Amino acid sequence: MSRTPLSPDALEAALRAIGAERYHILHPFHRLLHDGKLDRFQVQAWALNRYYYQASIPAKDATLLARLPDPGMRREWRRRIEDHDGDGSAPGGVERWLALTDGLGLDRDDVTSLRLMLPATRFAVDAYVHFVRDRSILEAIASSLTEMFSPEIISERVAGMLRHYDFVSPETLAYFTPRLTQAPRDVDFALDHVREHARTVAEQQAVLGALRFKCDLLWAQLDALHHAYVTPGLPPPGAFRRPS
Ligand SMILES: O=C(O)c1cc(C(=O)O)c2c(n1)C(=O)C(=O)c1cc(C(=O)O)[nH]c1-2
Repeated sequence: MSRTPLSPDALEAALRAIGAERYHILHPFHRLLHDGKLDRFQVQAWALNRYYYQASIPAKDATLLARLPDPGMRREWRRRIEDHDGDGSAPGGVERWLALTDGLGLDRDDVTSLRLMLPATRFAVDAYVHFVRDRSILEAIASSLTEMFSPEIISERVAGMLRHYDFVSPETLAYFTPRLTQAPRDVDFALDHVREHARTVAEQQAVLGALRFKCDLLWAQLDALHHAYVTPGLPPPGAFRRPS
């Protein structure tokens, strides 16, 4: 381990290199999803499982909000919760995700009850919420930085799915449109914070570790989907199954 801290620019470059190596845009399941290689049932399995990630994001943000020391930071982080939960006048991200699962023909209760979700989805998503609860504020903020890479995957996903799947419409995928502006805005704050506050070698190693951890938990969710619904195609007991 180097004993000299990185400059803010070098730290940012090291964070971006982690994304280039291990962000879930590279996962084989996403390649199949975006290239039109999955059938409707497999796309449903993806959307049903990812609902838990979407539904847990405001809980993880609320956990962090409670720990933030000053009003400016809390105001910034509070906006993320509104993005996902809505403000009562316009639907938030969780509601828009349910519009996506509706559009794919999933039953709402099957989705929101979580009873058909893969166990590995629960373990991975809960690990994120617990990480943000238990680690330093700096690590918690750094773990959100996968959003540096999400506009690229979202653009690729929306274009690919609209091109390849006749059961998907622009309305079904409307969840993703606001994310293209929300994610960069969230990243501006989180990246500035990390660049400014990760000063020592130990702090910099911690934020790099936090981003690797986050990439890993996104990857693990797709590993589980691939194992259950692509090859070998073995959904665990009780999980969402292809209608016979
Ligand atoms: O579509 C995607 O691949 C993707 C990835 C990520 C991410 O990188 O964590 C998020 C989202 N979408 C997303 O929609 C979202 O609201 C979100 C919040 C967060 C976070 O860590 O706080 N990541 C993501």
